[in-house]
Amino acid sequence: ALPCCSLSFPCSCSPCPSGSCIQWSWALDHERSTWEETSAVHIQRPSFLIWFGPTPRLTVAEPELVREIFLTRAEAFDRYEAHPVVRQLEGDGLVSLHGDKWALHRRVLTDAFYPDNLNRLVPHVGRSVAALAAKWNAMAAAAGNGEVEVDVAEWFQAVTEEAITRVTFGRSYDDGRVVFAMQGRLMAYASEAFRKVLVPGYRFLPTKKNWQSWKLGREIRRSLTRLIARRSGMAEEEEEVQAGHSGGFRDLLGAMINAGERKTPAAIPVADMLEECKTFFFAGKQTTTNLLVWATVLLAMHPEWQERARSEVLDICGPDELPSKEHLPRLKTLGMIINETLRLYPPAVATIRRAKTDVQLSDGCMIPRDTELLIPIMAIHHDARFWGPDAAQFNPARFAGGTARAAKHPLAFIPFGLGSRMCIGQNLARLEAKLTMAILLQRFEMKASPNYIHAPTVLMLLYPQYGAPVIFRPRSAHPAAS
Ligand code: HEM
Repeated sequence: ALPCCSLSFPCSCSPCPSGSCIQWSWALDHERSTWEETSAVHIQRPSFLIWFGPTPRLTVAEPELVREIFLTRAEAFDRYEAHPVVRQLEGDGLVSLHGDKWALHRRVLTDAFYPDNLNRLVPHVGRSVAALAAKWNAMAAAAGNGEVEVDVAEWFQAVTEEAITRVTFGRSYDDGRVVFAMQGRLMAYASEAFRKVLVPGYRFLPTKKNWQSWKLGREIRRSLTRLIARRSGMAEEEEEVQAGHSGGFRDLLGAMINAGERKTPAAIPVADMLEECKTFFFAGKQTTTNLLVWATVLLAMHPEWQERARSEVLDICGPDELPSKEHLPRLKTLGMIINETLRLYPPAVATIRRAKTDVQLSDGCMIPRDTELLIPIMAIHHDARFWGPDAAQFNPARFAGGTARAAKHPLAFIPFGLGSRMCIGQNLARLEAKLTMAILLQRFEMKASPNYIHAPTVLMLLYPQYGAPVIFRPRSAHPAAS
């Protein structure tokens, strides 16, 4: 028998003592929420059905049990098997791999995510944010009132796509860009199929959209195969010269190509490299876009924190210099704001594990083999037992002493998961977020738009359902504004 509440969904108690079930079921009943109801999330029907399918699924909302599952009993649990439509979207890469194959890929790919390597991306990401800022500046100058309203949910896509393309393809950036542009179109088709998941077999029907997506899939495969063949065929010296051109950045494709001994068959076959590229595009682009979106919306809504963050940025980076890799670790207030954004609006609202065997948890609860455990990241992040009575409020100051001391339990903050399967891209996401926000704060004042409707929605990730319009006014002190 499974105990109620911390380990069951839906909870049969009313009201739910852990609060997590209330949150999730509440979300199903309401169309919109007000700004104050920050914990409200709308779960759309298809994702609801996928998540609560025939497999027994329990919700674990207790950090102590989460610690046990992620850290001390990690070997007894595995990442769950995603729905085939989700798999098609996310690729058959690191996120969905298991066992030895996962371990090999994780080992090979981890190197690219060390801070010393990622720091080489700072000038590239900085330039793409500055280009975006220049466009908004021009739009504001053209408008009569000197300000511009943009939907940041759309505009930030360019910044995150550029970053993930550089991380994946490095020196083959231009070819990679073409491949990822096709991947973006393919994902748009696939997410449409995801919405229609209720129609069984829909994705196999020869509809116009399906034909187009099959054709795109073939083109992506062809282009990537050509690109990999070209890179694999490069002499070692030639590779080094090329690496020098890209500032010595170690990219994911290069790491996979060089995983085996040179001149012997690669340890990672081409088909698997293709799947990894797909996975990184999926896992790295929209998650980070959503983080940028929520951080901007929150700063627009909280002018006092915006001002504090801006004065820190101006002190450390100056008014017009692009922030450097040395500046970023010193932007403490911005770091706190990013953590508080990840707490209130974690782009990945939950993660799932599947029990490989029957497992007895330390609180006496027996988890039968094949049970799926849903870790409701968002619900834990909003639980007043760990975060206090202001759990639903935006208060970056709670992170002043670091992430482990922000809540009453050190593991109540898990936006990137935990343990061996923790997000591999978290350093990259944090770097992009800090850099982007710092550049925007240098150049603009941000205001909430009257057109913004606060309606966080889950469609795999946590989105603003009606977009995220924000008003940007170029700062008169900034040279670009004149
Ligand atoms: C704000 C941005 C991001 C958030 C909130 C996020 C969140 C997560 C979460 C919750 C997990 C599951 C962890 C677990 O189950 O323990 C995960 C896994 C993963 N993430 Fe991220 N992620 C972000 C950005 C990125 C980026 C930029 C990349 C790639 C460049 C990336 C690649 C991955 C991969 C490959 C995995 C699977 C790791 C494995 O199973 O070994 N993520 N992420």
